[in-house]
Amino acid sequence: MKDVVVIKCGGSTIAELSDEFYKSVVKMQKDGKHPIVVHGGGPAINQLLQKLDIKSEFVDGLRKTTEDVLDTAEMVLCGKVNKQVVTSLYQAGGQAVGLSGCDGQLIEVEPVNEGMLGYVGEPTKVNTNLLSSLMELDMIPVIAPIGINAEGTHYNVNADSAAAAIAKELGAEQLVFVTDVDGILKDGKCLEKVTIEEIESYIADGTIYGGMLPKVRAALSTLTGNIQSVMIMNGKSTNVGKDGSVQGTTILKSKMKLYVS
Ligand SMILES: Nc1ncnc2c1ncn2[C@@H]1O[C@H](COP(=O)(O)OP(=O)(O)O)[C@@H](O)[C@H]1O
Ligand SMILES: CC(=O)N[C@@H](CCC(=O)OP(=O)(O)O)C(=O)O
Repeated sequence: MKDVVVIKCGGSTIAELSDEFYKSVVKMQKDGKHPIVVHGGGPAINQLLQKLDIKSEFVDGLRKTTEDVLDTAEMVLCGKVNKQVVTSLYQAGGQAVGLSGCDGQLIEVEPVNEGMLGYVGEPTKVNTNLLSSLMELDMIPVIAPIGINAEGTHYNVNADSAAAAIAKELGAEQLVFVTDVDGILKDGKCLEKVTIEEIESYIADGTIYGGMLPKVRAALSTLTGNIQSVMIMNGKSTNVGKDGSVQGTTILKSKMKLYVS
């Protein structure tokens, strides 16, 4: 779908996103784009897990999810963070509707590796009709990354992969990851543009690790469709999208695109 911009707001930065940030999302819609916000909430989940004395650990940026961890993640993501984002967009002058991937089978999933990660799901199908209908009503969909399988079991989904699946299935124009760093850093400097090939070498040599791994893997998985480039930017920027003032890392399909885009 033309003009769709999927904006993934990382849990690392969500509490610090400014009014200007939300206003820029609403402005984007008033300028004729269709923004969709997918949010994370890793640090908020950690806080509640700690309070409840429930242990959890990450493997390659994915949280091992037992039943207790799933319940906690779902409470935080769907009950708290999702409604905060909806309210912030409303206060910025927009109309937003909060959903999880379980509502209307928005994000159908299959387990990534049940033995190793428990209830962690990978999106297999997205209810694009539901999103299109909301966007036709000028609503901004705000999506929490909890998925559902054919039997109705809920799964914890990494928010980066949820955003990528939505962007890919809708044929979005742009996918933007908003996080707590300026972009992909190498030797302390933010890389302005990187190609798929370069990313693979940065994963192999350890330049890219931890929470950046699901982000770049999600980015790479989308670069097969409509999307020509994916952006990673800092939540401290007050603008999202292709605006020239936005700083960050742009991930491009290949070196060729450096010269034609
Ligand atoms: N090469 C890299 N450049 C920038 N950040 C990186 C890199 N490799 C790993 N990271 C880590 O990835 C983090 C962002 O991922 P994450 O904490 O999951 O954020 P979010 O909640 O926004 O998804 C950064 O804060 C940083 O610690
Ligand atoms: C499976 C998995 O790792 N799920 C994530 C979901 C939230 C998320 O992705 O939040 P961030 O944007 O802050 O990373 C988690 O439990 O933390």
